[in-house]
Amino acid sequence: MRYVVFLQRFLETAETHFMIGHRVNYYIFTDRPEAIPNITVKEGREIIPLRVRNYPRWQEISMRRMEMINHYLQQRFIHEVAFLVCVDVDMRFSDHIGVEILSELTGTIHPGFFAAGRQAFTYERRSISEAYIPPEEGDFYYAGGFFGGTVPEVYKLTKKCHEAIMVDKNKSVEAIWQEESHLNKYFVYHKPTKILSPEYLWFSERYTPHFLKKKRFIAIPKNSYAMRN
Ligand SMILES: CC(=O)N[C@H]1[C@@H](OP(=O)(O)OP(=O)(O)OC[C@H]2O[C@@H](n3ccc(=O)[nH]c3=O)[C@H](O)[C@@H]2O)O[C@H](CO)[C@H](O)[C@@H]1O
Ligand SMILES: [Mn+2]
Repeated sequence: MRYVVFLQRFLETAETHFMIGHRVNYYIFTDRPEAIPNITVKEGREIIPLRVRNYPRWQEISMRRMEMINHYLQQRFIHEVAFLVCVDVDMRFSDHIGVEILSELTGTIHPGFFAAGRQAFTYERRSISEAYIPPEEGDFYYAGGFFGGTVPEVYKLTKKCHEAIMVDKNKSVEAIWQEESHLNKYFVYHKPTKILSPEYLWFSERYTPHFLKKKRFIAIPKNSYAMRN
């Protein structure tokens, strides 16, 4: 509900950096379509509000995105687009992001784990959860905030993740990093055909390691407690 405050900057910077020269539909899941800022977008681009229900906990809102995406895939995305790019809204674009990211199935390395070894990945380690990944498996730790692919591939991904989340829910289990944990599980057994570097999802304005030449999409610092409660 409160996250509508991020939309203006998200959309304005996307109009400067995201898929310039291509057709883009911005599908915005919100319980407050009337609060979406009125922004003029370039030709061939469109802002499309999609009403969803609210949930009391931020964790559930974040996780339910798998269900929302899957639902609207069948309802309309399948008729309207070839590729989907699914991202967090508390972000801004700050350098070129174009068709180089498109692939059957695209994942993004989480900026906190690009240099980490497998044992440090924060995969779900409790075997009671559907998101469980055994210690000797997994290639990368992927971010929940940036994935995509063709319509059929994202359909399969979101269906599988949502079903796994519901199985957990029936056991009163919630994976350690919500749908990010389920996404990581999915990618162990359905390898992405393209993996984006942390240039495509960075977490800090200030910190720039020497090897990072560009920051294309950056998280906005937020007071998590105030935003989420
Ligand atoms: C950059 C990145 O990889 N972020 C992931 C990270 O958390 P973050 O700390 O980035 O999570 P977050 O607070 O941004 O929530 C994820 C997203 O859910 C949406 N939202 C959330 C709460 C709300 O009240 N309203 C709303 O619209 C919104 O699009 C938001 O960007 O871990 C989460 C699960 O724990 C998700 O996997 C996020 O994708
Ligand atoms: Mn976020």
